[in-house]
Amino acid sequence: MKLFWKLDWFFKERKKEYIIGLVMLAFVAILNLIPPKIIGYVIDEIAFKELTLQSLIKWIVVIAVVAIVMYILRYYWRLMIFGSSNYLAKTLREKLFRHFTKMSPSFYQKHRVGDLMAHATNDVSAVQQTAGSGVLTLFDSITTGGFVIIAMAFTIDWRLTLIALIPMPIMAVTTNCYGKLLHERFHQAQASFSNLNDKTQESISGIKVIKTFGQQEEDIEDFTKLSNDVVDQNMKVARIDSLFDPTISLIIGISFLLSLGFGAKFIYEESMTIGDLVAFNTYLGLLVWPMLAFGMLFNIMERGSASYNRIEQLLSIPVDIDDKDSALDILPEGDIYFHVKEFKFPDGSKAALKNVHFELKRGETLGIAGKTGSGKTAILKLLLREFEGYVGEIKFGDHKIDDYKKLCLREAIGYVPQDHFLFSSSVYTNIAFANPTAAYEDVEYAAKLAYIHEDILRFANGYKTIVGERGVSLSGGQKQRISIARALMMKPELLILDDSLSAVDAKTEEAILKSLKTARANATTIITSHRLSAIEHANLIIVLQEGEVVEKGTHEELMKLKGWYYETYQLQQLENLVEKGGELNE
Ligand SMILES: Nc1ncnc2c1ncn2[C@@H]1O[C@H](COP(=O)(O)OP(=O)(O)OP(=O)(O)O)[C@@H](O)[C@H]1O
Repeated sequence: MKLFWKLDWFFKERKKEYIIGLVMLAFVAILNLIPPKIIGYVIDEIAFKELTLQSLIKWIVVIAVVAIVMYILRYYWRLMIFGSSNYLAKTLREKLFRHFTKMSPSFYQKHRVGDLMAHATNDVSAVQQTAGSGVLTLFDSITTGGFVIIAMAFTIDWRLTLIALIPMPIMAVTTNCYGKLLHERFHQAQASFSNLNDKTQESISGIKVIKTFGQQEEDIEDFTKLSNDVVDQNMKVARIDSLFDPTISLIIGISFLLSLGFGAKFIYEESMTIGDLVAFNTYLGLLVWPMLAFGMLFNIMERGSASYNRIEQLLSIPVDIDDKDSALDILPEGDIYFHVKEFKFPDGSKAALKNVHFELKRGETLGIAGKTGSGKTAILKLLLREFEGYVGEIKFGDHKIDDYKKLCLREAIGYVPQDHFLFSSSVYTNIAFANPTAAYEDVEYAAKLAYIHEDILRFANGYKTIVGERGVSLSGGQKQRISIARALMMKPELLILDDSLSAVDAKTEEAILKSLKTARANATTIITSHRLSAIEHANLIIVLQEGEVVEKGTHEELMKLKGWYYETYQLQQLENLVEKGGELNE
C-alpha cells in the first residue's frame, strides 16, 4: 500500500476525477445492496402467500431502475478512474524521457537501451495499473465488502454475520504471505523482461552484422534462452498468483457452509425467515467479488511497486553534467583556450589525455592527428562537455565552457561525429534538423557546401527522399556529407569534423574543405583526421600519441621536424601517387 502514498502527488493532481469516480463507486456499492433485499422480501411474500401482481411489478420496476442507475454510474467511474490512470503513464513516460535526454554518454555506457525501453513501457504500464485497477480494487473491496457486511449484520442477523466472517482472518494471513512472495518474484520477472527487450533491440539493430557472419541460428538460440527465462520467471509469479483465487473461493465456501448450517438452525428456532436466509446468502455471494478484488489488489500493488521502484531508481540517478545555477545564457564566441593536464574517462583505467595545451584564435583551424586511440575524440568530447572531471581549464571566448548553459555551448558548436546517425525521415528534415523551419534555399546552400547537393538531386525523390533505418541506403560518404550539411545549418561558431571526411575521396575532401574555408571565413574549425591532407592547411596542427601532444605547429613546421607527421604525410602522398598512377594507366 506504500505505493499509494508514493503516488500521492499524482492523486492530488487528478483529485477531482478520483473523488467523482470513487463517490460513484460507493453509490454502486450501496445500490448493489438493494436487489438481494428485494429477493428476500419477494421470497417471504411467496412463503406467506402474500405476493400480489401489483407488488411483484413494483419490485421489478425498482430492480430495473437500480440496474439502469448502476449501469450509468459504472460507465462514468470507469471513465474517471481508468481515464485518469492514463495521465499517470503519460507523466511517468515524459519524466523518464526528459531524464534520458539530460543524461551524458557515460549514463548510456552503463545502461542498456533495451533496459531503458522496458522501464518506459512495461514498468510504466504496471504503475498505471495501480492508479487504475489498484484504486478500484482497494476502494471497491472496502466499500462493497463493508456495506454488504453492514447490511447483513443490521438488516438480517448480526449473529449469522459474525459466524460467516469467522474464516476471514485466515484469508488475511494467507494473502499477506502470498503478497510478500510475489514482490520478489515480480522484481525478477521485470528484470528478465528487460534483458529480453535489450536482446531484441540489439539483434534488430545489428541484424546486418548477424547475417553477414551467419550467426542467425546462434542469435535465435540466445533469444530463446532469454525468452524461456521470461516465461520461467512469470511462471514463478503465476504459481503464487494462482493461489489467490482458490484460497479465497475456499474461504467463501466455508462461509457459505457455516451460514447455511447456522441459518437453518435460526429458521428452525424461528428467529429468522427463509427470505432472510436467501437474502443473507445472496449478500454472501456479493462478498465474493470484494474478496477476489482484495487478492487482485496484492498482485497489482506488488507488480506496481516493483516497477515504481525501478523507475524511481532510474530517475534518482543525478544528471552528472548539469548547468550551474548562474550559468550564462549566451552563445559562446571567440578564441578557444584548451589546457588539460590530465583526463581519465569515468571507467577508463589510464589517462586518455595528458598535458594537452593549445590556443586557437577565432576563425582559425586546428588539425588533430595521431594514431587510432591516441585521444583525438577525447579532446572533442571535453570541448562539447560530454565528459568532465579533467584537471585543467577549457575556455571558449571569455568564459570557461562550464560557465555557459549546456544548450548555449552546444548551439555554438556544429559537431559532425565519426559515427553519424541519420533519422528515418527525408534528406531535407535531416539537414534542417537544428532548424526545422529553415528555408529550402538555406538547406540547399548547406548541402552545396558539403558537396552532397548533386547526389541528392540524383535520389528518386530529391530532398524528399527518406533515409535512415526505414529509407534508402546511402553510401558512407553520402551519410558523412549529409551530417556535415546538418552541422553547417547551425552556422556554428565552432565546426568540429571528427574524422568526418574519411569516407569521401581525396578530391571531394579538398573541395569540401575549400568551400568551408570561404563560407566560414571568421568561424573556427577543428578537424581530426587520419588523412593528413585534410588538416595540412590548418593554422595549427597537433599530433597525439597515447593522449600526449608529441608534435605541434603548422604543416611546414611539422614537416621540418621529420617526426611521425612527416613520415605519415610522405607515406600518404606516395599512396596518393600510386592511386593516381593507377588511374592514369587505366
Ligand atoms: N567513453 C569512453 N570510456 C572509456 N574509455 C574511452 C572512452 N572513449 C574512448 N576511450 C579510450 O580513450 C582512448 C582515446 O580514445 P579516442 O576515442 O579519443 O581516440 P581517437 O584518437 O579519437 O581514436 P580514433 O582515431 O580511432 O577515433 C582510447 O584508449 C579509448 O579506448
